[in-house]
Amino acid sequence: MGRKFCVGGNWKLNGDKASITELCKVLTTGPLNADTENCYKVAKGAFTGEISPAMLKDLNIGWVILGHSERRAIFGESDELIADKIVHALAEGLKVIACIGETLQEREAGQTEAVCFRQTKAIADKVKDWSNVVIAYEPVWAIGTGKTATPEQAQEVHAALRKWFTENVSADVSAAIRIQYGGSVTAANCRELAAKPDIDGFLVGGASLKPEFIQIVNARA
Ligand SMILES: O=C(CO)COP(=O)(O)O
Repeated sequence: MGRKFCVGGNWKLNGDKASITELCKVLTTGPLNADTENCYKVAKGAFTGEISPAMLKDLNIGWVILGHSERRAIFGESDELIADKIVHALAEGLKVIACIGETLQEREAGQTEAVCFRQTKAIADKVKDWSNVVIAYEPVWAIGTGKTATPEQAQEVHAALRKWFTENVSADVSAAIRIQYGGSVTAANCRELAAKPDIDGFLVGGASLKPEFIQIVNARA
């Protein structure tokens, strides 16, 4: 398949010095699969997107999560603002995890693909070089709820997104772009999800604050 498995931990607004120090100890002990690209958002007390790329670079942080549904829903970030932030972060040399995903209401109304395509198109209208972009498909109904998408549900959307990239961007980008799944990923369900051909990694919230994050990083090992 040729796409390097990629797992991110999104600590959101959680953790304190003691718990993060302990977690870092566990994570650095590993073992972590060397074939997995692995990033986490480390700034305690920071909401995704509230820090400038220049500040991140100053701290040697190479990745930023943009377009998270919490930013969209709680802070009212529009598709256009998110696309602008992505363009700026890429121009500053950061790698971007760009989040998309439908709400429960949208899924039940049969709008899953339309919503995901609209959110992706807003990004594609402004981004020309996709080599430093990872897409995270995070159905809002699965985030922090314990209701993980089934491997089939996730694969279906990931495959549709890849087809969208083929038709709207290029076959090369479609084949190369990593699409992570996010939403109640745990050590218990990660292997089944990781076995799907279009699931190229995970974006993990709650479980990234626990030692089981190691098993998630190693889901394809
Ligand atoms: O929002 C998420 C990652 O960005 C997912 O959160 P949970 O893994 O806690 O459901």
